[in-house]
Amino acid sequence: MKTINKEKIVLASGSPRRKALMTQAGIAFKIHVADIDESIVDPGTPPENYVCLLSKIKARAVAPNYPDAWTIGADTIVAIDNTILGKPVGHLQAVTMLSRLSNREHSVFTAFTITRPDAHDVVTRVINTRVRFKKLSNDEINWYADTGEPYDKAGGYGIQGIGAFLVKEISGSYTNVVGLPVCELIDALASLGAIRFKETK
Ligand SMILES: Cc1cn([C@H]2C[C@H](O)[C@@H](COP(=O)(O)OP(=O)(O)OP(=O)(O)O)O2)c(=O)[nH]c1=O
Repeated sequence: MKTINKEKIVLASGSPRRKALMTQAGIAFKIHVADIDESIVDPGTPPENYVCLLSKIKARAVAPNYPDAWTIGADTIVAIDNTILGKPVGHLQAVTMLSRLSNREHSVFTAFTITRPDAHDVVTRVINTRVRFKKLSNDEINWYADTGEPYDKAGGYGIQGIGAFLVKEISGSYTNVVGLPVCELIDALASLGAIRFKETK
């Protein structure tokens, strides 16, 4: 596959969705999962600051291992009524989250940080996508929670999977909901000189 790298890139993430989106975008990269405790950030932090902070922490945890590469860290959350919804633990939490999102609009915030060990946080960006759920019946909620899909996903759903049936409307970046805003990420990597669209001889 044709790639657009000019320099080495490391993805500090264990998310299979982020891996798939980066591959789809034609970026060559290595994965090094950031081994961090996400609970170090206060869940009462405003949602945009929360994701920015976690994306920085993930990128910073991995970058020192790769002096000659750009390291990308990212974080995704769902926010409704200024409350952060992370990944549900167990059926009851999944059902509670999905019930809260039913028939309403919420924000999905993804932040990414691109850094190198010889620089401070070079770029941090946060993107907000507005998503409206249809009105869900209890049967639909329970059935979906039982598919197992909600449990490793912010807000308890996956728009790219079975969870597509929950979403009535979306305004903004689709890939941002899945875990990485590809358009903005590519722009940021290009402006740092990490990728290029022109062949160099
Ligand atoms: C809302 C939504 C989230 N998600 C996923 C994207 C992220 O993988 C996950 C949010 O958890 P994150 O903590 O952002 O990421 P992660 O734990 O999966 O991976 P890492 O910290 O190693 O980078 O939710 C979907 O896949 N689809 C969706 O529709």
